[in-house]
Amino acid sequence: MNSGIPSLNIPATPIDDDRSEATPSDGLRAVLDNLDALVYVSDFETYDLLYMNAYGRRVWGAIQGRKCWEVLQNNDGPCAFCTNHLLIDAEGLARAPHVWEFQNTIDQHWYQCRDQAIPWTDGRLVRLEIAMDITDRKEMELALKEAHEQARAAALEDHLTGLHNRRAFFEFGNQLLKQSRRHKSPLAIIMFDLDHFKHINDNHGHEAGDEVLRQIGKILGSKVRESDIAARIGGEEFAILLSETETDEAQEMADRLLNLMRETPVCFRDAPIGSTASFGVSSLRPGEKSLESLLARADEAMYESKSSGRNRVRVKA
Ligand SMILES: Nc1nc2c(ncn2[C@@H]2O[C@H](COP(=O)(O)OP(=O)(O)OP(=O)(O)O)[C@@H](O)[C@H]2O)c(=O)[nH]1
Repeated sequence: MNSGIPSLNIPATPIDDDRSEATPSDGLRAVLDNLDALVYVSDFETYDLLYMNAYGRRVWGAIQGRKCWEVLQNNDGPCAFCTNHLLIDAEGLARAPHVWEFQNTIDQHWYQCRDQAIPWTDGRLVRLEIAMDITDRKEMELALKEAHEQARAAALEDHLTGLHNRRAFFEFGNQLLKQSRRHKSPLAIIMFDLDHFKHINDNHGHEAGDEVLRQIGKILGSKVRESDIAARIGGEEFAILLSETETDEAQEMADRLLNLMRETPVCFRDAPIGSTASFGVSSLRPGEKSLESLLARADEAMYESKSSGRNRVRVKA
C-alpha cells in the first residue's frame, strides 16, 4: 500500500530482522503522526506544501493545494524570514541543517526549527522542517531575562528618590563622558548638597528628611532631559551631568533649581519644611578623561558655596 508518505531518507526495509505486521509506510505514518513535533515538507520553488504530519494538520489545518507561507503564517507571500536560501549551496547541493528559534504568528508558540534540504521521492531537493514547541522553556527564559533586567535596574536606582544611585552615576556618566570626548561636544556638571539637612532631621524627624529628599528627586526628574544623568550620589548630595551643555547654561540651570527648591517647601504632616542647597558647577576641560576629576572640581565649587554662606551657586570652570 502506498501511504503517500515519502521515505524521508529512512531505509524502506527494516534494518534488523523484526518482521512486524505493518508495512514500512504504515509504520512511518504511525511514527510521524504520533510525533510531538511538526514535520512538513515544501517545494523550494513553488512553496507548495508536499507533506505535513498530524501534529501540523491539527494546529495549522489542511495542506492540499496550499503554500507553506499561507498555512503556517497566514501570509500573502513567502516569509521575510524564510530560511530556504540557507539550506542549499551555490552548486544546488544540500547544506548542513539550519537550527533556529522562532515564534509562530498563528498560534504564538515558540518553536525550535530544524530545517534541511532532502531529496524527495522524485529526486528533487525539497525543504524539510521539524519544529518542536519550546514555548515553556522560552517563556521561562524571557521571564528570567526580565527578572535580570529588573534586578539590574534596581541595583542602579536610588530607592528613596527614584533617581540614579552613585554606581549608576559613574557607570552612565563615564559613557556620557566618552561620547562627549568622541564628538568634541561640551559636558557640564552640577553638584549640590542640602544645607543644614541635619537640622531638618533633628527638628522634623527622619521621615520628614526623607520626604524632602523625595521632593528633590521629583524636581530633578522633571527638569533634566533624557540625555542627562541625575543621581543621588550621597546622603543629601546630588549630581547632574548635562550633555551638550556649556558652563554658563549649567550655571543658569543650577540657579533655576535653587529657586525652585526655595519656592517649593515640602509639606510634611501639615508643616511646611523649607530647604536650600549649596551648588557647584563645572565642565569638562579639553583633554580631560576622568569623571572623578570633573566631579572633584564641582565638589570644590560646592564647598566654596558652603563656606561663603550656603544657599548659592559657585562655578569652577
Ligand atoms: N532623612 C534622611 N537623612 C539623611 C539621609 N542620608 C543622610 N542623611 C542625614 O543628612 C545629614 C547630613 O548632615 P551633615 O553632613 O552634618 O550636613 P548638613 O547638616 O546638611 O550641613 P551642611 O552640609 O554643612 O550644610 C545627617 O544628619 C544624615 O543623617 C537619608 O537618606 N535620609
